[in-house]
Amino acid sequence: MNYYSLNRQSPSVTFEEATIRGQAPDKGLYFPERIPTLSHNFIKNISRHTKEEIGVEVMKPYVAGSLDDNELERIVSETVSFDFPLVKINDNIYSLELFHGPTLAFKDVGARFMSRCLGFFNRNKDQKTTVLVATSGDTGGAVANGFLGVEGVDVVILYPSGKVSTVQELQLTTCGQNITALEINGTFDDCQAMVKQAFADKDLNNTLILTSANSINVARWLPQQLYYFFALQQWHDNGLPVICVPSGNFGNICAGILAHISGLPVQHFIAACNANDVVPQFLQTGNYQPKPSVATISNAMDVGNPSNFIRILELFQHQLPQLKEKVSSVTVSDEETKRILSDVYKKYQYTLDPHGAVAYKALNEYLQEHNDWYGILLETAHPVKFPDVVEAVTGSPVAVPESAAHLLKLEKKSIRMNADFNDLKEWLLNK
Ligand SMILES: Cc1ncc(COP(=O)(O)O)c(C=O)c1O
Ligand SMILES: N[C@@H](CCOP(=O)(O)O)C(=O)O
Repeated sequence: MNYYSLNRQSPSVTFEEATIRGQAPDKGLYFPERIPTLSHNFIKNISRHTKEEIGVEVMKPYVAGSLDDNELERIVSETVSFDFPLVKINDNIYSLELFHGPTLAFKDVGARFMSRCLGFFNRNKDQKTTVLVATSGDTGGAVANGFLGVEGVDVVILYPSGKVSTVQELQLTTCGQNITALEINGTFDDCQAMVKQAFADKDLNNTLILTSANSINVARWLPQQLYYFFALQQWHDNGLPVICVPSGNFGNICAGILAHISGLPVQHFIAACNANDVVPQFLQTGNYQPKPSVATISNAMDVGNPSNFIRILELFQHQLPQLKEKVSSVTVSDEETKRILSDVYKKYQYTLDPHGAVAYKALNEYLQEHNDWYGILLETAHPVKFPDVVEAVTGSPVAVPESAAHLLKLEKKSIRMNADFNDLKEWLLNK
């Protein structure tokens, strides 16, 4: 499979090259030149397949020419080696729990897949690759964990100071070895802009091999399709599901839509946003207006200029009516998020995290207008990552999983930096 740049000013590349580059030289995002179709039989019999078989079947066309079957099988089985349960919350809403991986967030799937691909592609290279990543909370921890100790790769994580939770910060600042955390005096958008500028900088690219582990990188983005198929495996007799995805950078929902175009049966997608409402506004007005992000209690979605929305437009060939038929998007305030967290806990004894609560609110409202439909929300992070909000709202302590308990004893190590690209450049050139 080859990948073209959405800016259409750079040549098409293989999966391997797209993974190594992260972003095309013309600053466009890479996009698959063809969307594979899964067979009707495969979809119909999906519950008879293992997660590993599904992973290989879905990913095989995307990596063709870059990974052989054995390598892909190894990478997929290491990527999906934890549970993805679909849990019933009430009569018509189910939660696809994506927080059973090592860093308790959905990012583990993409980060583990990409780290193993890059490790494989780098196996005979003399020069190290530097992976740059911007995080508003969860990507950083997942990438740190996924890439820890990977030969030939240094990881540099930029995160907004004071705007991530304690567990998120410890996950990305305590690994050591080949992982460095830069604590930026600014927002997630500043971090993302600095990283994107680095990919376009000649001096840096003449000196270092740079790539991204954000969802702009196809090896991080594409495997995020897999858990949509794992949801289908566990979905019985309720008609086509409405799928609601808490959205910030829009990589997750974009992967779901890609899966749908390949054959995953879905009634409708909802992109649930917090106060950062660029996409809900766009779907209402047709005017795409990125704006500075605002801080909310669902911090990992505090994104003012979502990188992947351009890929969603491409999937619908930039046809707004078709897009609006399949995808809607709503904004949910912090007050509503807290109210839903509390209501769901009291009524159904289910503890949502703030991102899942944003999705619950959007899905519940949508289903009230379509009352014979059923829905799945993607529970994208474990509530223990946001104890301040969750415990204050529910009045109950969140049980701490072992992977978070040990973190709380570790000491954060970060390098403070202003949100200035020149500071980042100088640091990278001298590191
Ligand atoms: C917990 C959580 N929910 C939702 C999102 C938003 O996902 P995306 O950026 O793919 O839209 C993120 C961050 O990516 C996250 O960490
Ligand atoms: N919400 C993300 C922001 C970056 O998203 P990505 O999927 O593009 O890496 C985070 O948790 O860091």
